Amino acid sequence: MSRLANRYDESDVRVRPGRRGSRPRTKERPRHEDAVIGTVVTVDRGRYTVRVEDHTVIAMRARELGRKAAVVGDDVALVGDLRGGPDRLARIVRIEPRRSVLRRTADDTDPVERVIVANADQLVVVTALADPEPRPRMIDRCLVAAYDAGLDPLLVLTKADRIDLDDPPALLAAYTALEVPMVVTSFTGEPVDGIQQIGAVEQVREYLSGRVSVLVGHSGVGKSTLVNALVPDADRATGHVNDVTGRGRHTSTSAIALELPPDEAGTRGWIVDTPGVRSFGLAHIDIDRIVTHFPDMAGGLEDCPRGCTHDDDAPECGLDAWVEGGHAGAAGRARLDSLRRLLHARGDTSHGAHNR
Ligand SMILES: Nc1nc2c(ncn2[C@@H]2O[C@H](COP(=O)(O)OP(=O)(O)OP(=O)(O)O)[C@@H](O)[C@H]2O)c(=O)[nH]1
Ligand SMILES: [Zn+2]
Repeated sequence: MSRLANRYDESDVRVRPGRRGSRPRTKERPRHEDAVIGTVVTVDRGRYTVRVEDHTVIAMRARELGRKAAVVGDDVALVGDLRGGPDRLARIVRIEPRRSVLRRTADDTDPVERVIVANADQLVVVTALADPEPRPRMIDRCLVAAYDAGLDPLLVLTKADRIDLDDPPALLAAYTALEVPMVVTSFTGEPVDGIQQIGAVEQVREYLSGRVSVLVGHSGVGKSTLVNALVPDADRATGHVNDVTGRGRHTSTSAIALELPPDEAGTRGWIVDTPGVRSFGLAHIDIDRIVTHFPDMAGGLEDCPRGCTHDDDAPECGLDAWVEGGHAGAAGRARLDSLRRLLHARGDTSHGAHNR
């Protein structure tokens, strides 16, 4: 974070050499004083759709950005034609320091782990309770990515109407031990004005209020259904963005940020949909960063040998004795198991692991 901030500082002070070298530097320094700040809502082949107050501007990168690229969620400084529309291009002259970064994993089509969303606060993992079957390993990988990026995780479990709630899946207990907040949704009744009514959607809305939340989930879990219930004109909004760029819908696999309607207090939030993102890059993740999300285990770490992986097969790991001694409370054993599962998710780079 601070490293990023430093990089921005350097480029901000890089002033074009004046023709008259004696010109005081301070006069030249505040370049682009007139720049306005907007938020990138989607990116399509080098064209950035940027929300500036209540309107949308299309922009491209200014040369002075060098190799830096903005991503969805970035706050950017814009100059040029800010009126919006297909033939009116603004230029992005600066990317503001990022509060958080979420990376997607490298895959067959792209060998590089890339930042997909900047400045998010929350990662919403959408999983169906049935049809398709939940994939606990995918959920675990998402949680690790959230913890590492400093985002709060939220689990939204859809299609509760498709299972017998008297016999809930073991999955629910596993995440209860982790203390991951959870909302269970289901269809309730018939659509109203073409919008499917979803039980507990208000509860989801509360978690989203005033924050930037990234939605992830496999195909068919009900992500679009949820987005449509939360942002009634989502279809129009996504269509609109592409009208502006002059490109058809469904051509872009970029993430897209949608503003939520205001809640009763007038507070808005953003959701970022991430079509085509199947998993997150975990290769760079540090074990210690995951463990810090388990403060109840902290005391046990003191008895771990240097470089302990805290794994099941790390015989010297101090966490077992810590938990057996009751220091992590009644849920200690379950939480240690969960921690180990997450550490395992991080290490599991076997082919297709994120699909299971
Ligand atoms: N019974 C039931 N069906 C649901 C629920 N939520 C979504 N569905 C259905 O599940 C199917 C998939 O939902 P979508 O919202 O299209 O799923 P998605 O995750 O956006 O999938 P992609 O569009 O493939 O990415 C649709 O037929 C929905 O009507 C639910 O809570 N209960
Ligand atoms: Zn250990």
